[in-house]
Amino acid sequence: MTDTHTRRGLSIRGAQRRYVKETAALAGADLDLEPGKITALLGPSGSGKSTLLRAIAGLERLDGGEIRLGDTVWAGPGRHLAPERRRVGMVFQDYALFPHLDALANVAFGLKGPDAKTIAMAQLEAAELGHKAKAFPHELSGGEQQRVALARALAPAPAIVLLDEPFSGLDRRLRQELRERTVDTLRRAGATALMVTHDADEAMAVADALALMDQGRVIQTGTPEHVWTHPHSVTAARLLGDIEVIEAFIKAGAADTPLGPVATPDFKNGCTVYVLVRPQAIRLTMAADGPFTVTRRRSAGTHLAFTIENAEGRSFTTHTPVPSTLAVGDRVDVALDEAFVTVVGA
Ligand SMILES: Nc1ncnc2c1ncn2[C@@H]1O[C@H](COP(=O)(O)OP(=O)(O)OP(=O)(O)O)[C@@H](O)[C@H]1O
Repeated sequence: MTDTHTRRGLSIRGAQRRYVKETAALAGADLDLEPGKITALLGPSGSGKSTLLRAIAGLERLDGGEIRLGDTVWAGPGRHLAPERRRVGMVFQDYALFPHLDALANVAFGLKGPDAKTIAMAQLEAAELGHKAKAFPHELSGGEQQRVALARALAPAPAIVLLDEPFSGLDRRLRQELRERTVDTLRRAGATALMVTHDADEAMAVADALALMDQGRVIQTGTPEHVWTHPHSVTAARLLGDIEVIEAFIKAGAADTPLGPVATPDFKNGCTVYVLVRPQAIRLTMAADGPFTVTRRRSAGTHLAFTIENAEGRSFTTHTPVPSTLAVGDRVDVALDEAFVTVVGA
């Protein structure tokens, strides 16, 4: 299938969409999808993720901006390419299978020509569902329905595959299994994919690239590692998991924080900044005269979560690898691993 995929990237510039006058669902969104890569789109509820997917698919008209695949303009001033001409495969949250068609007919639905059934069967077999070809959606489990939906999306060798929360509604174990299987299928197909998720861990686990969305704009893109360790803003940092936000004043080239000074070469003395500290950044060592006291110790599977508090009542949560001998009441010193610390303008 890889050969038939269009190896061109999708480019979105300044996409705007306003359903009602007062608020823009898309307020000038920019995004590039690299060919053959999986991009996860993460953002709070109402930030415009589904609208962006629908605009790419052509189900929503843009009020401004442009969407193009390579040199072909899909949407732009005076142009709106019909959805069926965009070669987009979609997998929705509810799978949207046709209830009156069996699995094979569902996968063959968008295919034309004499080979339709053969291609559809090959997709079903790739999904290890060849034996369920004659089953109707109500005879399939949730996970199987999702796999049929993915097979249907991939069957016409689409230029772009869009997945809107494809694993919600499944339990944790199945979700993880299906996630791995989906990523594997997309990679084998060489698909260029954009996957909406609410789940930061899921986004980081599946994606080659992350796109963070807020208030109708893409606020940051990059590899999961880079975005996680170098968020551009407090909003971006919070979208990817727990973070301490410390407002701090810069003096002598460093932000003065309760966890110690943090070098700030990009900011001038006298500025106020936000120092963003992941819980993994805070290293604890037992010290009888240390400035913090452990007030809580909680096991979180792969790590221990300690809450520490100083004399001013300022508390922080840390993630410490297991095992640790620290206990509630112990006095500790802190050091910061700057790999997990970012400074952004306030
Ligand atoms: N058909 C519609 N008519 C009016 N407003 C809409 C319509 N669809 C979406 N909106 C509004 O547009 C904004 C963006 O919605 P969208 O569904 O794109 O967000 P989302 O990021 O996908 O949210 P969620 O994560 O909750 O699915 C929201 O404020 C929403 O209320």
